[in-house]
Amino acid sequence: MTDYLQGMLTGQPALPPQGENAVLFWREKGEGILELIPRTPRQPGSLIISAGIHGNETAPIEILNQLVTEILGGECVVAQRLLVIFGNPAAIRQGVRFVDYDMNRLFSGYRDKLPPCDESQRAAQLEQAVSEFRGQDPAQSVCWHLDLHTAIRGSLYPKFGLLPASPRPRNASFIDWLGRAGLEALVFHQAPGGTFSHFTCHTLAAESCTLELGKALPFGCNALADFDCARQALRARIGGDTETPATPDTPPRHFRVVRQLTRTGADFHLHMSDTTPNFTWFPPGTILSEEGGRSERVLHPEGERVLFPNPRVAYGQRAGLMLEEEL
Ligand SMILES: O=C(O)CCC(=O)N[C@@H](CCC(=O)O)C(=O)O
Ligand SMILES: [Zn+2]
Repeated sequence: MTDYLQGMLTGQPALPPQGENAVLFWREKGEGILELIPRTPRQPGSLIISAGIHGNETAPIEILNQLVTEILGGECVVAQRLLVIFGNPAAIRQGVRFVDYDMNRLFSGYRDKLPPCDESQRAAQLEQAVSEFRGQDPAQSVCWHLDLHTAIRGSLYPKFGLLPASPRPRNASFIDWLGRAGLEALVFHQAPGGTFSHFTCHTLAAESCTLELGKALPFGCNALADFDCARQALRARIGGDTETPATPDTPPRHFRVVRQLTRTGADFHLHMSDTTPNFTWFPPGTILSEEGGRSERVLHPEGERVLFPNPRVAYGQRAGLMLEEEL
């Protein structure tokens, strides 16, 4: 049984850098970057699945590793070209979100203004790997990128997805699949950002989503059964859309990002507690944050919901997103 993750954690690779079996060819394009190409693709297109862009978000890393084991053991069919990425091996080994800088802020040129660090080099390597992978699809047919994460705090909708701002219309079958994967809410960005999913959406014209599958916990502490629906949906997508979970009775709620709270300095104060769950609603006029004598208040007449509130981010970084519901 191949345990690719264990090989990465121990530095004793579980696989030769390239090889083949009766049904597929595999090639390691860099540490934690594994290309799996079926001998006879059952469907056109390319699929990129990443996890561990944040090294302490362990459940998605374990799920992706299980899928790799099943694929290499012949228990999971690969129907289309597949690229599996364990995003930040150094941070995964240390069990931290990042080593020097949050890598999910460093794609699409957002790293250019910062001093180089391991994460900026890794982001460049991942950009190159996904671009090559996409470029090698002879038909340039549909490409999906599913970037698997878990959130720092609890959420009123524990499983949700964030879709980058896109110049293309929403893709109904992609949105349908996200609901079948168990996501209870979808958040639509309105502005570009330095995330991996934004890069693949814009540069590769992929259907991309950052999937938040629960709460971030250390290795060994995840109740992997909580992730069964997402795991089953991923397995089905890899296998050519057979046995995809059913459409949920309640479709995911749709939210749009209306504004970002940004911490610019030391006296930033967020008017929320460390236990305020994601998607908490605030009525119009509520003071959300204060800094340098200026306050940010809820502006929308129907109120706003907060996502990823975090007063401890680096200066200049996102300290929260404010959402309104699309009704
Ligand atoms: O829980 C948190 O505060 C952060 C969870 C997380 O890592 N979320 C992603 C979202 C990326 C996106 O907006 O698509 C991130 O912050 O990078
Ligand atoms: Zn994350």
